[in-house]
Amino acid sequence: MPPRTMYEKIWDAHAILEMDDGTWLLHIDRHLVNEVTSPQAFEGLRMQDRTVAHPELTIAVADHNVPTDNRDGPIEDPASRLQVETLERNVEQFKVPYIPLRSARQGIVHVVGPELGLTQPGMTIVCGDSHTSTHGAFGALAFGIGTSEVEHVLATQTLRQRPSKTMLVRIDNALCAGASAKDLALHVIGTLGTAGGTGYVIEYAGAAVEALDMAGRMTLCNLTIEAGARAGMIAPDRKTFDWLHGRPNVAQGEEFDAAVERWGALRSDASAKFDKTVIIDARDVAPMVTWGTSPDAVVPINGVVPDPEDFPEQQKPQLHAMLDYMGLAPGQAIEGLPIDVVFIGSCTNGRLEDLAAAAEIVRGKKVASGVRALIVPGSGQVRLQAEDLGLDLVFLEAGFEWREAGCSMCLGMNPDRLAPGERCASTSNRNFEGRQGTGGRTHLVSPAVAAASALSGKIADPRKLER
Ligand SMILES: CC(C)[C@H](C(=O)O)[C@@H](O)C(=O)O
Ligand code: SF4
Repeated sequence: MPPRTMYEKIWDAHAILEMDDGTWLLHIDRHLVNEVTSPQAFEGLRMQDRTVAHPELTIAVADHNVPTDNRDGPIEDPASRLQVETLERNVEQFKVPYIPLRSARQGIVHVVGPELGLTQPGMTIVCGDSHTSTHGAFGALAFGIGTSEVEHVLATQTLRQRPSKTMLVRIDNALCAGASAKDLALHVIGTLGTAGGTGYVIEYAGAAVEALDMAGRMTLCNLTIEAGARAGMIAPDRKTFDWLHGRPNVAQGEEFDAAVERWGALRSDASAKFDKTVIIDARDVAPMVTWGTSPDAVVPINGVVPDPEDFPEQQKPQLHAMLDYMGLAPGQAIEGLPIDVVFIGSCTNGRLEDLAAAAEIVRGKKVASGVRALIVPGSGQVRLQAEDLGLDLVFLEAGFEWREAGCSMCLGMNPDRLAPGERCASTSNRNFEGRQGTGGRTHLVSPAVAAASALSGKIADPRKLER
């Protein structure tokens, strides 16, 4: 067998047959279902009188449309209520395992899947959601699919796919103090551009990636999609195995040892060929802040808003439009920009480690007056774990809101939204126009920068805060 990349190994283990048009039929090990992209898929099954082929490999949870402040009554917004109730009806009819809204396990599907041990090395994992790339942090091939594909997977547990090209992003050396996985991810996107990964599955490797904890690896893989790539993945290692050990749905005892043996063999062979290799020096990564309406419009926190006039002619109109929307001028400093809202959460940065990083900065301090600051745990489990550590009190005493789990202000599909013109330091992954509410202005940052900004009322560098 010629040397293979991890992607090729997982692909080979799941490829069932090649179709006439050069696509392949892939077996899918895990199908995650949310309320947004599944209604028509279930409807399609119903119309053709089909069933879900493997409910036991499927799990559903509502995350985008759920309110995160009050879960007592029915969901107030009629459109959101309909989405969630439709999912509940569908999972009941099609016998798909479901995590109910009021379960302590409910949360963003990309936080819940790994937590429950449903995400494991070597698996193919799909979900009707682009940030499915998150699960690649475990050495899985995980990617987002469209609604018609959701229907196909529900009906057959297979998916038609074209093989991707492979890209190795090797990140050498160590991140500096104050720079996190989020900053690294934004730096990678800034380097590749939002289309730089198109057609590729990215494997991240190198000393800086190995040094990341699992939460950081998930953050990095989560943002891969913002560089246009199909998926991001990281070879599983001791950290991965230890993280999975003892979780529900993960093999135990001798079976676990056998799984570890198999998982260890997934890493790319030393002489495997990638279609493209990009080398990044982790020492170049500072805390990063986006200034525009695309995740690659990003600069280090001590940088300035670029001048569209310095760019090629064809890019100028778009860059001017970005600055106009964001209410920024060329040459303006990013640090010190006044903000109205801080959002800490999402499938990018809503895990316990993210909340802990923010709490470390917030402890004993107060949110600046006039700033609305939200902490939204990525899952009910994260919320409970944080409460066990007393982090909820750290945030509440500082003046943050402490919420239930969900996508929340990552996107305006629930009551947590920006008002027009409001500026937000957000730990989420997209800064598109209107993403957090019509007319809202999003700056993507790490949990540490978001926390420091909440205290300062301005985009602030956590390294400069008084301790
Ligand atoms: C609503 C959903 C389909 C969408 C996605 O695919 O990513 C959302 O999660 C997002 O982050 O924009
Ligand atoms: S938290 Fe944001 S990025 Fe993640 S699934 Fe929800 S809406 Fe999409």
